[in-house]
Amino acid sequence: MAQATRVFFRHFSSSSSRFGNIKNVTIIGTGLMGAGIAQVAASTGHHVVMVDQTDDILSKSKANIEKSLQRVVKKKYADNPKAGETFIAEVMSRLTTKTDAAAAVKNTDLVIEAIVENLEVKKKLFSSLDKAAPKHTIFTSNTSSIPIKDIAVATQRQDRFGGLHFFNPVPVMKLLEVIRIPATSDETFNTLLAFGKAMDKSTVNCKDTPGFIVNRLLVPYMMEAVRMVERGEASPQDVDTAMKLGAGYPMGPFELTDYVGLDTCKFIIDGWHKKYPDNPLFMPSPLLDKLVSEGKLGNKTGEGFYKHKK
Ligand SMILES: CCCCCCCCCCCCC[C@H](O)CC(=O)SCCNC(=O)CCNC(=O)[C@H](O)C(C)(C)COP(=O)(O)OP(=O)(O)OC[C@H]1O[C@@H](n2cnc3c(N)ncnc32)[C@H](O)[C@@H]1OP(=O)(O)O
Ligand SMILES: NC(=O)c1ccc[n+]([C@@H]2O[C@H](COP(=O)([O-])OP(=O)(O)OC[C@H]3O[C@@H](n4cnc5c(N)ncnc54)[C@H](O)[C@@H]3O)[C@@H](O)[C@H]2O)c1
Repeated sequence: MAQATRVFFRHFSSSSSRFGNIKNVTIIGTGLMGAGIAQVAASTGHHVVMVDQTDDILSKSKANIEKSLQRVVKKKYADNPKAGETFIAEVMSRLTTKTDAAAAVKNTDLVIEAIVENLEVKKKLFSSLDKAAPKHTIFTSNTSSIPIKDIAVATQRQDRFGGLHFFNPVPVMKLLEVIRIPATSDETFNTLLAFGKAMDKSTVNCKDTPGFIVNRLLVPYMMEAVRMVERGEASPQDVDTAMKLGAGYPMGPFELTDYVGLDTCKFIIDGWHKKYPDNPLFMPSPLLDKLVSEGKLGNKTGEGFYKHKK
């Protein structure tokens, strides 16, 4: 067989995901991020299985996706509402739900994990998925702050492991950080970059360094904002106004913390403080801790630094 024919044959006779052609995606954890990722994956033609702990959570996540799609369609199909309705129906038909994660990954090319920001919980999940998923399946985490390699050690497929860090709200934010660990194969990394493009995101290549690119810069900025308030130097409202009107940010740091979720922010900062106890940038915030202990987790609970309509 001539060399060119051999290359062609190898390329097109392989299983679907081997050369960047991700078709079936399983998203585990369908809260704020998982639902957004599922929406965009299904909108870009992927078949998506959404996994969460209960059917009730999954129903709410699907309802949130439908609401978000209405917002997308309102603008995209302003001149043709009928086509917009068809688009929503098609996207929703590509979404299925399951509560059994091991069963959900049986026929998947890519797993994207978006569960709670806790290393032990993530490792336990991936360890069980590793036994259930086909050999070719690539595993990824959407973690904000946990080293990808610390999660990947729970599996026997570190060459098929990476990070896909999406931004909130996923349907609007254009960036996707694609993270590789030393063990990630070139083939896996290239497949993840191609998947990012297929999701219509702009990708940046990241090493497995704390906070990757965005959060390495964002977290110290946000922590200094809360310390200014704790020192009595400014109110949250004035800090937010200042950063929006003076620095051109779409949200101030306190609005953004409410939007991200105070529990997630606390997981991030506590994790980094534990790992780097001498770094003053990552010292816990008494004000953040107090609000979380009162159940004030931001937009999702109706109150955080601000009160919100639920
Ligand atoms: C201070 C305390 C410190 C505590 C400790 C901190 C620890 C560290 C925390 C770090 C957290 C990291 C988390 C994570 O890992 C990384 C992130 O994701 S960081 C978050 C990144 N996101 C942002 O920065 C968002 C900034 N905000 C915005 O861009 C905008 O405000 C907005 C959210 C897009 C909303 O825009 P607005 O103009 O305000 O409002 P609109 O309602 O008009 O929306 C504009 C436009 O967007 C469409 N849209 C909005 N949301 C959705 C959605 N969910 N689905 C679909 N479409 C949506 C909307 O329809 C509008 O569209 P248009 O009409 O313009 O076509
Ligand atoms: N909130 C953000 O702005 C943001 C942005 C980027 C990345 N992240 C990261 O994404 C991940 C999820 O964050 P989120 O804000 O979507 O959280 P969230 O609390 O909104 O959602 C988490 C979901 O995971 C589910 N879950 C928890 N354990 C599970 C398990 N073992 N199996 C199946 N489902 C499980 C929960 O029921 C919940 O629905 C975290 O790692 C976080 O750091 C968050």
